[in-house]
Amino acid sequence: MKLVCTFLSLPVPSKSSNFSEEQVNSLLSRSIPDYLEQRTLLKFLLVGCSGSGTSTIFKQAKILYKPIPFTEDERENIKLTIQSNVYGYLGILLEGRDRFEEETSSEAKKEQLSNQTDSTVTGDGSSNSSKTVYTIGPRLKSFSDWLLKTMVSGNLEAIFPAATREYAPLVEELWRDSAIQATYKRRSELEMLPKVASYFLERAVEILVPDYEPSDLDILYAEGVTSSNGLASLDFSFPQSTYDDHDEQLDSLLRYQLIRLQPRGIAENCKWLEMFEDIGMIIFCVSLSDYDQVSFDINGSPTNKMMQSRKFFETIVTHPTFEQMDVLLLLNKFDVFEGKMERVPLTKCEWFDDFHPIISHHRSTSNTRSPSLGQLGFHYVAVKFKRLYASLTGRKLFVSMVKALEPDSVDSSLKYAREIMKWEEERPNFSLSEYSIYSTEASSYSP
Ligand SMILES: Nc1nc2c(ncn2[C@@H]2O[C@H](COP(=O)(O)OP(=O)(O)OP(=O)(O)O)[C@@H](O)[C@H]2O)c(=O)[nH]1
Ligand SMILES: [Mg+2]
Repeated sequence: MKLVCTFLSLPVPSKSSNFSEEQVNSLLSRSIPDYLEQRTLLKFLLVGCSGSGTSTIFKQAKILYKPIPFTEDERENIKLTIQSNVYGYLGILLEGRDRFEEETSSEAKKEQLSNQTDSTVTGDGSSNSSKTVYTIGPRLKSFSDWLLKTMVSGNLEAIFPAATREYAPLVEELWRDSAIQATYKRRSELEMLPKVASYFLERAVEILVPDYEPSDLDILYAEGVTSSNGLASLDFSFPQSTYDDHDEQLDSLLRYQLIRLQPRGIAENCKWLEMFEDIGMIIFCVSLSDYDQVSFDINGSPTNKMMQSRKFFETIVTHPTFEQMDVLLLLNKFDVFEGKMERVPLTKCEWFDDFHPIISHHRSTSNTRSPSLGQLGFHYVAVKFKRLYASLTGRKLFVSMVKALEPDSVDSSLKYAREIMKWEEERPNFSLSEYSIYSTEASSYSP
């Protein structure tokens, strides 16, 4: 093994990728392409606007390709992050409860008042009128006040791990309380509560105990797990499967690096980007479902998030450091996009105002082969980006559809990236006629 590694100038792989002696010999006896000999580490730079899914893809790659995705230490830190997140979600819920209680009781008062002026009151003038479905008992109320105070002071992380030891029983009581359940039912009205909160809140009791151990799925869904300083990197090789052919066996010897860069890290004049001149390929991530979302840009003016992504894409692909580099565009969150397309027209985003799909009315029943609205939308967006890229660089953009929460989807996108990089390295060896076969437009899509 060591011999092969020296030969290929590769780092010695970990025990997990052991080859038998015959395998090594057979690999050595075959001819090894030049491009394999020359390179050591192939680097992908993964970037995208905030919320596009880069950290999910990064975590997914770790789970897919690392025999031990997270060390004990990492898991311990992640556990505290998740617990602190869940306390945060509970806090948002409690804040909502306060608001709903106030609203409901003031409405009730109004109603009572109008009933009284009607002079048809038959009631007993009950003093219970201030109590609503959102009212909690004094014990939970003081816990709630404490939690909200801690959140406001920004000290949520500092209370761990003591909080889980002390408050686990209260959390359970709180979560089972009917007022909290009534609030949870109205969670779509709580703007501060992220979508993923439900996944964790429904298991709050199980998570907020001292001996909770996060599963890989918990880690995948958790916010704030990937390094907060803007840069994270992962060394990996694509695991070998029994079905692999010769090329893929060689591939499992190659080391790749996935570098995830947060946009926050490059805000100032993109000066960081010069550090990445030895990158093999840029993987740019866009959330497809952003087409109807608005967020505030640096100047504080509301901007469509897809337009923000487009602007950031332009900045990256025209940056001098990346001039000759291949770019793979990941159109992520296809699952959310597909659902949303049925409700919200794609034309909501000004860039997509000429999207007028011709759809058969029998689409869902008679002809299952015709593409869904979501698929049509995906292709339309892909072409928009391809044209934009071609107009900026004169080059061809590679596009792949992704659902970052699904391991297989991330696996095939990264393997697609590998294929593109491999092809680009081998291209000089092909004759022109062969080249033309590979450069057809259709080949640049990955399902
Ligand atoms: N349904 C669905 N949710 C996704 C998908 N990809 C990411 N998400 C969720 O979208 C949210 C944002 O994803 P992240 O991976 O944190 O995005 P990011 O690019 O790291 O953004 P920052 O953390 O803000 O830098 C998370 O809650 C993810 O779980 C997807 O394909 N489908
Ligand atoms: Mg993130």
